[in-house]
Amino acid sequence: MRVVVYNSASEQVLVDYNKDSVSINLKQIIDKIPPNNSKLSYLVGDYLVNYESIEGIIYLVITNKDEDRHKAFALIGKLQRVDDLTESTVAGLVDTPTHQLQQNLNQVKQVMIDNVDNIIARGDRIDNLVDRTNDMSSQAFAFRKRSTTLRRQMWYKNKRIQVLTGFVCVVSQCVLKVYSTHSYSDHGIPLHFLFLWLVLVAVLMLVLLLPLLLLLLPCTICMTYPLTHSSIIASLRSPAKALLTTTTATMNGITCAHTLLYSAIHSHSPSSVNTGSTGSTTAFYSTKPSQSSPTPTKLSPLKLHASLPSLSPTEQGKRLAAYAAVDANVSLDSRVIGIGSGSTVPYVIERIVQQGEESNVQRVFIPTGFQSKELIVQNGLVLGDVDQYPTIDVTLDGADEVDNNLNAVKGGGACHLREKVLAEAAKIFVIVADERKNSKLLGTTWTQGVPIEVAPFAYAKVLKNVAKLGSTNPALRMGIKKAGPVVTDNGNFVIDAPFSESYYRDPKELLMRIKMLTGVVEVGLFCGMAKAAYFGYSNGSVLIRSADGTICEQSSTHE
Ligand SMILES: O=C(CO)[C@H](O)[C@H](O)COP(=O)(O)O
Repeated sequence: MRVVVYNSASEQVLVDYNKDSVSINLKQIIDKIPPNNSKLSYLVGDYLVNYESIEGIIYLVITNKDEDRHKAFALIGKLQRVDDLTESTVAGLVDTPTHQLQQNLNQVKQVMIDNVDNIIARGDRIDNLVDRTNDMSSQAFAFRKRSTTLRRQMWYKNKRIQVLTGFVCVVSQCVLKVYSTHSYSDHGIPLHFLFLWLVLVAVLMLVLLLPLLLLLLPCTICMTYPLTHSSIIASLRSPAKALLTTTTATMNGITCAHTLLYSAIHSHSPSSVNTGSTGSTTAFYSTKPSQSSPTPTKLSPLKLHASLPSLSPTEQGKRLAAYAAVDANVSLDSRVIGIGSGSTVPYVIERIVQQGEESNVQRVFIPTGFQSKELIVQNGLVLGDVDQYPTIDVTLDGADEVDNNLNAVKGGGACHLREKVLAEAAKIFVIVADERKNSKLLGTTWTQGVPIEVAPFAYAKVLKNVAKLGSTNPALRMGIKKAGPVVTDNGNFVIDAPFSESYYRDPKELLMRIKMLTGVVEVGLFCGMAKAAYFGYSNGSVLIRSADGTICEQSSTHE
């Protein structure tokens, strides 16, 4: 608030209190005030100018535009009653204890209003939370109820089958015992009663086993068409197992029948699998599911040039895997070939080059990074890129670890973004690796974690979020012989996120959860992508695990 007292006769400012608080052109205001007695309030910008002109003396009280004008005129009234007007007397009038008290009260009032607003807003949020919690708890309750009902139904179903089967067994055994230990005439039980009973048993068994028999149908189809073994097993396992569990507790004969059926489901049904685009079709036998020890089918030996330099056992394994994979999957028809990254891939190129210039002159090779690009160029092969060739005939790549279901961890060389693009673009994607990479479960031998390519500015956030997902000690991958982090061929950073065993039991779920994190560019989990994985062993053999569940073994000979 600025207070001015002006003598228009002598054109003198008598008092200008609190001058700096209001910046306004005083002269312009005074010039506009008429010479006669007057009283008015008007707005000048953000200020409210209140004045009263009495007998040539002008009293001006300039306040913020929101201030009450009555207060200003009350002050002007007080000013008129003071004989000796100076800045200090004006100050005394303006800052009276009541005035200060009023100001303090206004402040307290404002703080209280703000607090009440905050409490109301917080109350809203708490209400929302309470609503959401209520929703969740009612959903959980409904879910629990549904699962209890389902469990009960399953239990009754199982019990019914068990009781029925048990009853049939007991009566059958009694009947058989009676007929085997006593002669027909002793008991006088007519023979057709035994016959009727046996028919009844047969019907009951048929009813019990019908679902199982129906499930056998896909197996028959499997013998005609090369369906994936694992998918059939998956569809059969649970119902077959349920029926088996209930009936095993009964009599030997029935158990035997079930065992026969069980082995029929899982048994070696001959199927035909194309081992590569060479067109050569090898007769395979589907092996049992991975938990039982499979007996691999033997393939004809891999032929190596006698002049090849001898290598360390691991390098020998890499070479064998690469050679076997190329022989089976890279044919004359393979015109666009994806080349992966890592230390196994040079052997892939080596074998491709051995196929001869006539074959390679017609081909284009797509690299997954700097290393593979160099390899392609150095070997005089034609270089292409995936944007020119979005469909690739076959991509061959290494891996850091591969599980029984051909899920792989990749990205040890930080190339997994391009590697995944090329794997996905390929009609056939095969993995080549030495024996160390062959694992039952991911995370067993490759313990440094899932490689995650991230946008550099988001790395700290992703680190926090993968830890929240359950990763133990995720870390930014640092360069060796370079200060700072590893930078990928795409200009990104890499995080290595280790997870405990349970996460690797469902790598696809893990992949999806990591991929959903903002800032993640690509995840080094390749799930359900490979058609086959070739593992080279130091003993000179190659183990070939195919996506359809077949396992083959190939030895090697030097020509
Ligand atoms: O994923 C990779 C690079 O990102 C490699 O294929 C993987 O690291 C395997 O390398 P190597 O053949 O040297 O064991």
